[in-house]
Amino acid sequence: MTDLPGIVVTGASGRMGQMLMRTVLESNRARLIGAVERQGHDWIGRDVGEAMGGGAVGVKVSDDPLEVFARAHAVIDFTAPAATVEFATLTAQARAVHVIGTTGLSGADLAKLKAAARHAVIVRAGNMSLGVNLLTQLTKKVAAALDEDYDIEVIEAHHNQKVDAPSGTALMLGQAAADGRGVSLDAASDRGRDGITGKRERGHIGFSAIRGGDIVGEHDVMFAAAGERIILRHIATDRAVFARGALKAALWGLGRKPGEYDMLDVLGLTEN
Ligand SMILES: NC(=O)C1=CN([C@@H]2O[C@H](COP(=O)(O)OP(=O)(O)OC[C@H]3O[C@@H](n4cnc5c(N)ncnc54)[C@H](OP(=O)(O)O)[C@@H]3O)[C@@H](O)[C@H]2O)C=CC1
Ligand SMILES: O=C(O)C1=N[C@H](C(=O)O)C[C@H](O)C1
Repeated sequence: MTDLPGIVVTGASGRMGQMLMRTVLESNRARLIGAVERQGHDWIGRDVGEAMGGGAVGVKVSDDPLEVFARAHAVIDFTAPAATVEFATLTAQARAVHVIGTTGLSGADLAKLKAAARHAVIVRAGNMSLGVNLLTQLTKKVAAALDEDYDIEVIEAHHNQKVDAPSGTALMLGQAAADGRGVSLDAASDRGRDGITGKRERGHIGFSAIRGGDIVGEHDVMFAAAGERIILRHIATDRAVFARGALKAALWGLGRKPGEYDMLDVLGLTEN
């Protein structure tokens, strides 16, 4: 058991942090060796199993990421942009694999991750589920097959605690549609319509976000033309799909060359 890869989970008390720790604890392919929360959090120093309301598992929550990362093979990080950028530097110093699920990262944040990936393996995706990653490939194919008579709209729905929009998944799907069409997403994207917006521009890729209740994550890519609509849809009903993907990514990353990877690499869905 002790020679299994050691995994650290950051943002331990979060919705995904708890799901990730349970997934690692239940796995026979990895072991949980650490959990990180920010300084002053009331979980610091507590056993993670007890903090989650169960029995002790022998892993205490720490507020010292550098010390914990130094003992890890991989760090799984679903937190917030500022934390993820800081953890990328520390993970690279520790030469551990950094699996990043955090969304809402800015261009400047992404540049810092790129710098960290010169020394470490980073696997990052706005959605770690098999289903969504497959959907990006389908979206790209459908977008490539249709012309601009088909208006592309990405519609996402999430729980009322989500802080970023559009979701990371919506942006992945929008990027896939733009790639399929051979256009720049930055130039084509249409976000946040409100008021007298004018008519929809031909060729634009629109984004809409719904927030409510406990919705785990739902994404539609709509191709709307005169007389018909095609809708590609993914519905996540359990955060376990993201956690399973993240653990798979952590194990896949072990022994890889430093660089930035995504779930298409992990799942073998990249095109030749
Ligand atoms: N890629 C994927 O497949 C998925 C990605 N996500 C993304 O994962 C992220 C987390 O989601 P979720 O678990 O729902 O969010 P939560 O708010 O439930 O959890 C976030 C955790 O990160 C911690 N955190 C936030 N900022 C910092 C900081 N600066 N330093 C240290 N810790 C920090 C929070 O601590 P505190 O409470 O003290 O702020 C909390 O424990 C989001 O970006 C979300 O979009 C979610 C699901 C799937
Ligand atoms: O915040 C969430 O909950 C989710 N975030 C990711 C995103 O931004 O797409 C993935 C999933 O949809 C859940």
